[in-house]
Parts: sequence; structure tokens; C-alpha cells
Amino acid sequence: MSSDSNVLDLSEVIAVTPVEKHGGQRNKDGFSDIELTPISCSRFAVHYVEKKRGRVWRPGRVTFKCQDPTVCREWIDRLQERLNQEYLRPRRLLVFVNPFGGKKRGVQIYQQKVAPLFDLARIKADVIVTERAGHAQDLLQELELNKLDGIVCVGGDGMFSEILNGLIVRTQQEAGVDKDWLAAELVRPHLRIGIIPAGSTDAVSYATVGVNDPVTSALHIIIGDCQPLDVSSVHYRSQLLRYNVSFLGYGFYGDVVRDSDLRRWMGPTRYDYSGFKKFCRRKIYEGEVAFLPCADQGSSPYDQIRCTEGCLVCKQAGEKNKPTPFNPSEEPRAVETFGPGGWQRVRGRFIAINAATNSCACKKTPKGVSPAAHLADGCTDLILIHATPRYRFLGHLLKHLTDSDRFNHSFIEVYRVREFKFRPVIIEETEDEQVEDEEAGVLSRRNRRRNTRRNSVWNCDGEIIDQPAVDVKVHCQLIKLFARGIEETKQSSCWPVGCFCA
Ligand SMILES: CCCCCCCCCCCCC/C=C/[C@@H](O)[C@H](CO)NC(=O)CCCCCCCCCCCCCCC
Ligand SMILES: Nc1ncnc2c1ncn2[C@@H]1O[C@H](COP(=O)(O)OP(=O)(O)OP(=O)(O)O)[C@@H](O)[C@H]1O
Ligand SMILES: [Ca+2]
Repeated sequence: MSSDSNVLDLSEVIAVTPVEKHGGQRNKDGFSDIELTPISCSRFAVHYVEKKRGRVWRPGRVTFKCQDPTVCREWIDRLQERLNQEYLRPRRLLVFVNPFGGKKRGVQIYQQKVAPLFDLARIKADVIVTERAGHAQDLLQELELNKLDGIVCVGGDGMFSEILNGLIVRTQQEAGVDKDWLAAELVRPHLRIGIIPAGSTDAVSYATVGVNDPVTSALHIIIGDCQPLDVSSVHYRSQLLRYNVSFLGYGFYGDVVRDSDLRRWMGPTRYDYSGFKKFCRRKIYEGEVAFLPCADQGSSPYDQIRCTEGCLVCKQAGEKNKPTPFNPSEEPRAVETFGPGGWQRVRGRFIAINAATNSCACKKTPKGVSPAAHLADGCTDLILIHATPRYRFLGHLLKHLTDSDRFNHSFIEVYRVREFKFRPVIIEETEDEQVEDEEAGVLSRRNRRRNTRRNSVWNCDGEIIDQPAVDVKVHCQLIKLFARGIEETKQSSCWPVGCFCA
């Protein structure tokens, strides 16, 4: 219910409960702590989603009074019946809690903020607190999933990545799809994933809900929101390495995540420490990027239009990319052709090679790494940051804190692509090469030794991929989340909206 209206949308009602005549004792969330007796009650409460500032949702409650307890009971039953017809609402969920994500408050967040809301909404939740990294992903290969309506992850992007990878791998196995084959048309899992943010960056939650707030996310799950999401598969030769939903970064961001992983004890500040350190080092990596642009998309990374709830670009992409039945005997597609409309190549010396499959908005960059990227258009925004002096790179980084155009630099190229490949150039340290380099006037011998020696790693949604030579393909709307995309708010109305919103 919006603050300026008295209309309750049933699709945003959480639950209907009987209320004791004089009201029960309330806990700090405003719920009654005592078990109510529905038979004799003459009041009932409708719990609904109340929308606060900044896309934050809270449970609200209105109490109705009836003279006759039978009428009261009738109201409760009828409304409950109506809620039961909301077929997208989950009834049974499997919840994985990472007790060590972010500030290590996962268990507390679930028990105090989420479980009471699930109980209120009569959602049955089977809860597993993970015991080690990879636990949730492993369990997803063996647990019975048939009776579930969704999987919920309480943690950060790394924990979400486990659930994502576990669920997609399981789905392909059951469908007999070869996950290692880059050209395979993957089968979409039927279970939706919910994220209760309890991590350090929570980029997936920010980009799909607009905020990292556990109660808001719990409410999106309860009312059964559904947001399709693109997934990229990252391969090395003929082997799947990982699935990714938001950020892939080689060079600067790869080095940051590798360094910060050794400093998990620092909590969320590890990223700032490692970021500063890696900024000072400013390593350069030589390599070649080949990519297949999203030609017929009608959208670009330079658009002023943002992907918001009901986005038309995503809707159209979904219609174009309806899954076709899987045919195991299908031959791999022809090898890529270079040229107009086909693959393109950029070779260079890079500070960073990034791919944003959605905006990657988070607290560190409220508008995102690529503000115009879409959640579900089947594309990723490939951002090539060529070698440049530190002060210029800093100028680009600083723009992440504001609305300014972060791509408006001569050393940055951005492409909206469906697929890309990266091949590092590994320079052997021989005397001949040092001379060659100096003649080309690229780097001094000392710098070259220090700056171009080794490869970086890929930062894949915050996890490390050691293999630098990767092939990446976007799978349009491969999974669904309990979310609805970024809701328009009064604050965000300065963005050009409308033409892409249903
Ligand atoms: C001077 C301030 C400049 C601020 C620049 C902010 C740029 C922020 C860009 C953030 C990109 C995040 C993309 C999302 C990635 C997530 O899937 C992943 C998993 O959660 N998180 C990270 O990898 C975590 C990656 C965190 C990267 C942090 C980089 C911080 C750079 C700091 C540079 C300091 C230079 C200071 C010079 C005086
Ligand atoms: N019980 C556990 N013990 C140790 N590590 C775990 C456990 N459960 C999950 N993990 C791992 O912890 C890693 C980090 O978790 P998570 O993503 O929740 O927090 P974060 O890294 O602080 O947040 P973000 O990813 O948003 O930056 C994940 O890669 C996950 O595999
Ligand atoms: Ca996308």
C-alpha cells in the first residue's frame, strides 16, 4: 500500500490473521507474540507490504473489527482462500544460510528478520546452515528438490553463486545437456532463487531489488515476485568453469578479489584495502578480446534509459529467446566468422577487462559498473579499459560514485555483446623482447618486468577463476529470482523512463 492511498493490492498482502479482542502483546516488529484463538475473535489483521523510501519494504498491518465472530471468521477464510490462489507464491522453500558471509550475521538475520515473516505467510522453510564453502552447491546435487517452490540463499554474492551454479548444473544433468559445450542451449531450472542479502557487496540483490535489505527481500519472496535473469557461462577450452550473473573482471578487479580473498578476516573493508593497493600497483595485461556484438538489440551501453520493473527491452528479448526443445544429437554451431555483423577483435594492453551482465549496482557504485545494462536482455556489457596513467584511471573510478558517464574516456571502449573470448599474451622474458619493447617505446625495461610479467585472474561475481583464457556466453533469462527488477521511485523519476516500461 502506498502512503497516499487506502487501496490494498491483494497481490501485496502478506497474510490475514485473527486478532484477540484487546490486541496481543507485540514484539518490536509489531507482531503479536501470543497464539490467537480464531474461533471467538471479532477482529482480524491484514498484513501487507508497505513501501518506504528508497525501495525498502516493510510489513504493514491494518486491523478490521466485526460485530459478529462468524462474520470475522468468514472474512479471514475468504481472504485466505484468495491468497491461496496466488499461484506464484511459494509454499515450501529450501533455505541455505552462510554463517560467515559479510559481517557474519547470516543466522541472526534469518532467525530474527526473515523466519517470523515466512511463518506469518505460512511458508514452510527447510533451513540448512552451511558448514563449509561449497556445502550448499554439493547438497544441491543430491537433495530432493521436487516438492520445493524455490531456494533461498542467506549470504552474499559468493553464496548466491554457489546456489546458482549448483542449481544450473543439476538441471543440465537431469536434462542430459552437456554443460561443458559452449554452444549448448541450456535448460532453465524451474525453481526460483531468493536472496536474503547478508554479504559484503550484495551486488545481485542491489541490481535486482534495488537495495540490500533482508526484510525487503523476504517480502519479495513471500508475494512470489518473479524476475528472469541472464546468466553467463565461463568456459576454458571444452570445460565449464562457472556460471556468472553480474560481474566478470580480469586485470584490476581480478587482482582486487585475489588479494582481498586472503584478507577475509577484514570483513567488507577488505575490498577497499585491496582496491587501493592494486590501484597503486596499476598492472597492465596484454591480450586479445574477440566478441560477438548484440547487433539487433536496439539498445546500447550508452543509453540513458535504465532497466526497471517491466523493462520492455528485457521483455522483447525474452520473447525472441524462447527455449527450443533440447536435441542431444544437434551438431555444434559453425565456427565464428569475423567481419561486419560477426565477431570483432581488439588487441591491446589493458588495466581491466570487465563484463557487466546487469548494471552491477551496489553500495560502492549506486548506478553500477554499467548503468544501462539489462537484467534479462541476453547481453553483457564488455568494458575494455586500456592502459592509461593512474590519474586518468582514477578519474574513471571516481565516476562510479556519481551519475557521471564513466565510459566517456578515450582509453575506454564498451560493447554490448552475446559472447566474448579473451586470450592473454604471455611475454617471455628474453633479452630480444626487452629490446623490442624499448624500441616500440611502450614501457621501460624495469617497468616491463614489474608490470607485464604475469597473468591476472578473473573476478567472477566475487569468486576467483585462475584460468585467464576464457570463452564467455550469455544465456538469456536462464534463471528466475524472487524479485521484480528496480521499481520506479519518485527519486529515480529524473531518469528517462516510460518507453521501455510496460
Ligand atoms: C576513490 C574511490 C573510487 C571508488 C571506485 C569504486 C568502483 C567500484 C566498482 C565496484 C564494482 C563492483 C562490481 C561487483 C562485483 C561483485 O560481483 C563482487 C562480489 O560481491 N564484488 C567484488 O568483486 C568487490 C569488488 C570491489 C572493488 C573495489 C574497488 C575499489 C577501488 C578503490 C580504488 C581506490 C583508489 C584510491 C586512490 C587515492
Ligand atoms: N560455512 C561456511 N564456511 C566458510 N565459508 C562458507 C560457508 N558457507 C559458504 N561459504 C563461502 O563463503 C564465501 C563468501 O560468502 P558470501 O558471499 O556469503 O559473503 P561475502 O563474500 O562476504 O559477500 P559478497 O560475496 O557479497 O562480497 C562464499 O564463496 C561461500 O562459498
Ligand atoms: Ca543482460
